[in-house]
Amino acid sequence: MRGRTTDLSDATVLQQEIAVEQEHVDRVYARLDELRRDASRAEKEGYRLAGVGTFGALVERDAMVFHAARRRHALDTEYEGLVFGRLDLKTEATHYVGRMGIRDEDSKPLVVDWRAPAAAAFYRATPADPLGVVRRRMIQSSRERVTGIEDDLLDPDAAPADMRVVGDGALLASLAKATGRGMRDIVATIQREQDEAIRSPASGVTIVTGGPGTGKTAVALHRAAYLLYSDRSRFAGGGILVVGPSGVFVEYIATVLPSLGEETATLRSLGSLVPGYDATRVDAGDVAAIKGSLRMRRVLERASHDAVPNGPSELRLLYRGTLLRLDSAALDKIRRQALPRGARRNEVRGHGFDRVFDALWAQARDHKVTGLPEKREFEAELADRNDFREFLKAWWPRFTPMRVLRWLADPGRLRAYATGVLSRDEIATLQGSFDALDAEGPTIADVALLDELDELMGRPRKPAKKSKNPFHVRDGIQEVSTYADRQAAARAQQVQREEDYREYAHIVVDESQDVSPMQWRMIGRRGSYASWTIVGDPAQTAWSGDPEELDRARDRALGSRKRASYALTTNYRNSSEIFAVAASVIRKIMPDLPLPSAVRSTGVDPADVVTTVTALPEAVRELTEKQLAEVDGTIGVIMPVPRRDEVAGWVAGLPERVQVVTALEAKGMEYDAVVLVEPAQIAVDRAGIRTLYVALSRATQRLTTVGTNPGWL
Ligand SMILES: Nc1ncnc2c1ncn2[C@@H]1O[C@H](COP(=O)(O)OP(=O)(O)OP(=O)(O)O)[C@@H](O)[C@H]1O
Repeated sequence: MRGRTTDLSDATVLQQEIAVEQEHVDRVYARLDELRRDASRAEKEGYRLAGVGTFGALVERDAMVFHAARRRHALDTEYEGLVFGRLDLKTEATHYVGRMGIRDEDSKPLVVDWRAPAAAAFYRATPADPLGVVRRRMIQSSRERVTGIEDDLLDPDAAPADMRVVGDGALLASLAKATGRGMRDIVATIQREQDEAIRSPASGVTIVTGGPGTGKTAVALHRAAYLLYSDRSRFAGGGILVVGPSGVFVEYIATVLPSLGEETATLRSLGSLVPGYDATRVDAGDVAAIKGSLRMRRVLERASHDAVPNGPSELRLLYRGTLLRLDSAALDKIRRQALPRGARRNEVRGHGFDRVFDALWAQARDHKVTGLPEKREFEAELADRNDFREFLKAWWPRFTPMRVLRWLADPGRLRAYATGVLSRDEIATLQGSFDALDAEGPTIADVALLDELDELMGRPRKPAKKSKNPFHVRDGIQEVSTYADRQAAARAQQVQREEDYREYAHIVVDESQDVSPMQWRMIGRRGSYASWTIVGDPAQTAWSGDPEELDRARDRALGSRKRASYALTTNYRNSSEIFAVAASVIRKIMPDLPLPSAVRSTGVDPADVVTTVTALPEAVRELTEKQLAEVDGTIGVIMPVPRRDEVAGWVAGLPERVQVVTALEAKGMEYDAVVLVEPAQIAVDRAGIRTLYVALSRATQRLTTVGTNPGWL
C-alpha cells in the first residue's frame, strides 16, 4: 500500500476501494445487459421482416441483422475484464476506461473505449508528465466481480486529501501472471512508449524496433485494433493483413485480436501467404539466404522461359499427303520469339501457337500442297486434329509455378539458369534443395519463389468477370433468394475476399528482421494500396545474406510512403537474470548494441548443464520434468532445427504444457520456462549466435540450457 497514510488497515482500505469500483462495474454490466437485449431484439426484428418487402429493402435489413449480430457478438466477447481502468483528473472528473465504449440511457459515457482519444492519458500519463491525471487506477476483475486494484499516484500535489492509493502499480502485477498457450492482450497495462507507437498516424509506414520482450508484437496487434477503431470503414473494408514468421507463431498470436473484439484481420505466416500453400519446412540458413536473394528472380525468369523437360523435340504432321515438319531448332526459335524477355509465358501462349500455325502454313505453301485451302481454313483443320492439339499441349502447356520450380531439382537445369547470376559455390549449395518439393511440399523460402514465378509467368486469361453484386445471379435476373442466402452474401460482402486478395488497407509485418528480399516482394505485391506497420529487431535476425540487399528490398516494398519510427526500451518478458545471459551472448558479436532493460527479477539464475551424448536424452527429459514441477504455465523445449524429431522423442508423453519448437520456430514465442538443448550447435556462425539470442530470450521465469559442449557461453 502506498501514498497517503490512513488510520484504517491496508486491507480495509483496499476492500472499501474495491466496493467503490464494484458499484460502477455493476452499473456497467446492468447497462450491458440492456444493450445486449436491444441488439438481440434488432436481430430478431430483422429476421421477422426478412420475409416481406422488396429485394433492396431485404438486403438492407439483412445488413441490419448482420450488424446487430456483430454488436451482440462484440458485447459477448468483451465481457471479461470489460472495465479495467479509472482516471481521476485534476478537473475532478473521473473516466472509466475499458475494452469498449458504453454509454448510459442519457448518452453519458459509463466506459470510454481504450482506443478513444480520451483514453490516451490512461497510457501516457507519467509522474513527470501527468497530463492532468492525478491518480491512475487499474481495476482487476473476474467476470463481473472486482478482485483487485493497483494505483499509480501521478500528481500528488493535486490529490484531494481523501484520495486513496492502493497496490504496487499495475504493470508488475500483470507481468507476474503465468503464460498461457496463446498470447494475452495487454490492453490494461500498455506503457507510454508503446501507446505512442499504437496510436501512430494511420497513413505511411510505422516502424517499431526494440529488443526481445519489449512488446513489439503486442504493439503491432493493438495497433491493428486501434486502426480498426479509428477508421473502421477503411480498415475493415480494405482489410488488415498480419504477417508472422511461422505457423506456430501465428497460432500463438491468433487470440489477441479476438480478445480485443476484433476478428476481421487476416493472419498469415510467410509460408501460407500464397493461396494453396502452407509451408512449414525450413531450409538450412545458407540455402535460405540464396533462395531469399533478389538474384533468384533472374534465375526463375530464365526457368520460366525454358523449354519443357521431355517435351516434343519436333513436330511432324502429315497434311494432305505432305509431311510438314518443325525441328527442335525451329521450335526453339518460335518459343523465343513468342516469349521475349519480360513476356509472361502463360499469357503469350496464344502467340506461340499463332507462330506455329504461321510456320506450318509457310511450309505448306512452299511444298505446294495440293488443294491447299485459305489460311483460316487450314488453321481450323489443324486445330481439329487430335495429334496437333496434343502436340501443342505438350510443347507449351499451361504452367503452374510449382511445375517450373520443380525443374530446379535437375542439376543441369539449375546450373543453366543460375550460371552468371549465382556463384559456383552458391549453385552447389542450392543443389538438392528442391528435391523434396514433390514428396514434402515447398519450404517457407520456396513459397516466395512460387509467388515470383506466378508473377513472371502470369495466368491464363480468366473467363468473363462475375458480377460484383452477390445477389445478382445472372444478367437480367434478380433471383429470388432465401433469407439464408442473402445473410451469407451480406456477410461475404463484408468479410470474405477473393483467395489471392491483394488490396489490403494495412499490412502488419511482425518479426520483420527475418523477411528475406524475395519475401518482401511477395508481401509487397499484396500491399500496393496499404499503409504499413513493421516491427522487428535486427539483432534477432537469422538472415545470413546481404543486409544491404535486404534493406533495398524492404525499401522497394514500402515505396516512398512517409515513415515514422518508434523504439521500445523495456523488456517485459524475461526476468533480469535470464536476459543477462541472452545479453552476454549477443554482446559477443554486437558489443555496442543498445539493449532493453528487464524490469522484473525472480532471484533465480539460469542453469547450464553439461553432459555426455549418451546421457543427454535422459537429462533433457529430467530437466523438463523439473520445470513442470516449478512453473505453472508453458515449458518450451527448444533445439537446433535438424534435431527436432529426435528431441521431441525424448520428451514424448509429457503434459501438453510442454511444447517442442526449433530455435527458428521459437521466434516471437514466449514460455514460462525454457529448456534449451545443445546451444553450441545453434551458435555455429553469426546468424546462429543471433538465433541463440532469440532462443535464450523466450522464458519469463526459468531458463535451463543443456548440451554436450560448454563452449557457447
Ligand atoms: N505493457 C505491457 N504490459 C504487460 N505485459 C506486457 C506489456 N508489454 C509487453 N508485455 C508482455 O511482454 C511479453 C513480450 O511481448 P512481445 O512478445 O510483444 O514482445 P516482442 O518485442 O515482440 O518480443 P520478441 O522480439 O522477443 O519476440 C508478452 O508476454 C507481453 O504480453
